[in-house]
Amino acid sequence: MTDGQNPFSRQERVVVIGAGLSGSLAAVYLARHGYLVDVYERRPDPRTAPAGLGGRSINLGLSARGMRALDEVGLLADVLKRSVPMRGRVVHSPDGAVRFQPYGVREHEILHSVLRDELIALLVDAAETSAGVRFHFGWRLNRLDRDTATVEVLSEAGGDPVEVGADLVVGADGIHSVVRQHLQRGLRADYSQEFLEWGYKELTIPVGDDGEPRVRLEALHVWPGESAMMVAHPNVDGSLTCSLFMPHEGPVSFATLDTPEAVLGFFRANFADAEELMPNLVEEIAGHPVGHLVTVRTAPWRHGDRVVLIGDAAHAVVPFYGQGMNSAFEDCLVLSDCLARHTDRAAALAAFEAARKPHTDVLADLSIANFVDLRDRVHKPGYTAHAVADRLLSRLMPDRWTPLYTMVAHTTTPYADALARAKRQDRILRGATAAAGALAALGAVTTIGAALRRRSRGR
Ligand SMILES: Cc1cc2nc3c(=O)[nH]c(=O)nc-3n(C[C@H](O)[C@H](O)[C@H](O)COP(=O)(O)OP(=O)(O)OC[C@H]3O[C@@H](n4cnc5c(N)ncnc54)[C@H](O)[C@@H]3O)c2cc1C
Ligand SMILES: NC(=O)C1=CN([C@@H]2O[C@H](COP(=O)(O)OP(=O)(O)OC[C@H]3O[C@@H](n4cnc5c(N)ncnc54)[C@H](OP(=O)(O)O)[C@@H]3O)[C@@H](O)[C@H]2O)C=CC1
Ligand SMILES: Nc1ccccc1C(=O)C[C@H](N)C(=O)O
Repeated sequence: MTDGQNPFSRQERVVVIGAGLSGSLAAVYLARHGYLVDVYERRPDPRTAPAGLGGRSINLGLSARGMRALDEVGLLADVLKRSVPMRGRVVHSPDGAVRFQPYGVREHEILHSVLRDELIALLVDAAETSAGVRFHFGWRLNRLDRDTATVEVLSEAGGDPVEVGADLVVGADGIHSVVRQHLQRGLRADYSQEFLEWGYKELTIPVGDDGEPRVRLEALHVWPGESAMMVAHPNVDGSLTCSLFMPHEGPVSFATLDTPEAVLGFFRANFADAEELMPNLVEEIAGHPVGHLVTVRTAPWRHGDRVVLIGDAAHAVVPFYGQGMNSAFEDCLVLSDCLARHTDRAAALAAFEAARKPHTDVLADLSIANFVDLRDRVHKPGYTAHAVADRLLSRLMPDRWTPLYTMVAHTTTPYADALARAKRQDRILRGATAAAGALAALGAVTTIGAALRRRSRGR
């Protein structure tokens, strides 16, 4: 954006809480609006801290929405250089069959696997080289005065709290957002937090002894299953990071994987071909934490012209559609557009929430639905037949037919609009299937009738 277009060249100050995925990218966007930006992050600097801090959600699938938001600020090419393309899913069925399901019908309709820490480091670097952006690592938000946009931050190294005044506070502090708590305290705010009964643990498929990947690299591997499922994202070094999903408690659960025999027995029974790919399985199951899977729906996301929430702080979704980060990046782009369109910042923040919330609520539902699909359906004939019909129609009528997965992952069609269109398409497909069935039945009745007539004539 040029200074001529910039409605905020008054050097107003923004405090961003959280230098995760959304906070770091938001800093890049806000600097372009001429704001002075201070980002407070409770964790150490990702560029110097050991990789994988926190031990969870190591790599992520980047798709169209995230790519567009990165491209807008010139960062996409750098990110793609550090990613592995995922052209489809490789489904490892319980019966031993391994099948490839492409993610789209066009060359660009793919996902890109990228390491979370590397991506954040790249974004922090990019933000820091923007004029007016400073990062403060090892500082956590303690309190927020939402009316004055004053924050109180505490150093993780100890010492007294420090007060920092701003014109705007952006809450990019993730699923357990402290900004959100202070923003909504005492208001008639809506808040719901839904935990899945399943959790997840991250495991690895290391590079083979010959230095080559142990499985096809350019894909997301999925081991479906009703009592447990696993996915694996590829890494640039040829290894893959697996997320094992299963119930926290119960007869088949993380609670029962408590001896090496139990772990190996469980893998042999559920993911027969995975055991040999995972030489560190037993140690990793014992040593890695179990993460929770949560959906957060909430409102409001903003307070006057002073505070706004973005990313998981505003709308956390379970990871099964691979859209949490992508929608968080899309937030940065839409917020930036709203700030450019409205000189009154309160109106800009209201427009941002109105533009996003109906769609991220739908994303929450879509993400749970994709959990059920990946767990129970992707390896079954009904699902594959529907996917093949969907792709075929999309090839035949590219302007009039777009599969739901394509709209969600490979376009920036707002999530609720994508779902509404997919429902219309599904009605047509079901109608056509019923008509084809009726025609086939009519044909069968005619054939049977003719046969019966021939038989009664003694032929
Ligand atoms: C297993 C798994 C797989 C996933 N896969 C995908 C995927 O393939 N594609 C996809 O798009 N999304 C995926 N996601 C979702 C994605 O990780 C999140 O949506 C994304 O991290 C949200 O970004 P954020 O910036 O809003 O929050 P975060 O990335 O969580 O960042 C929040 C930051 O705020 C900091 N913070 C928190 N509290 C404070 C405080 N009080 N003071 C200062 N700093 C604070 C935190 O330390 C953190 O750095 C996945 C998630 C999981 C769990
Ligand atoms: N939607 C989903 O299902 C999930 C999404 N994610 C996303 O990925 C991001 C990164 O994941 P990860 O690094 O594992 O971070 P997490 O958010 O899972 O955990 C990091 C820290 O959050 C704090 N925390 C955990 N549970 C609670 C709670 N119930 N209430 C308050 N604070 C809590 C703890 O901090 P302390 O040590 O200070 O207590 C913990 O160390 C998350 O922030 C989230 O945005 C992650 C997991 C699931
Ligand atoms: N990121 C994830 C994390 C965990 C489980 C699935 C994913 C996916 O992205 C699945 C992908 N969208 C798929 O439909 O094949």
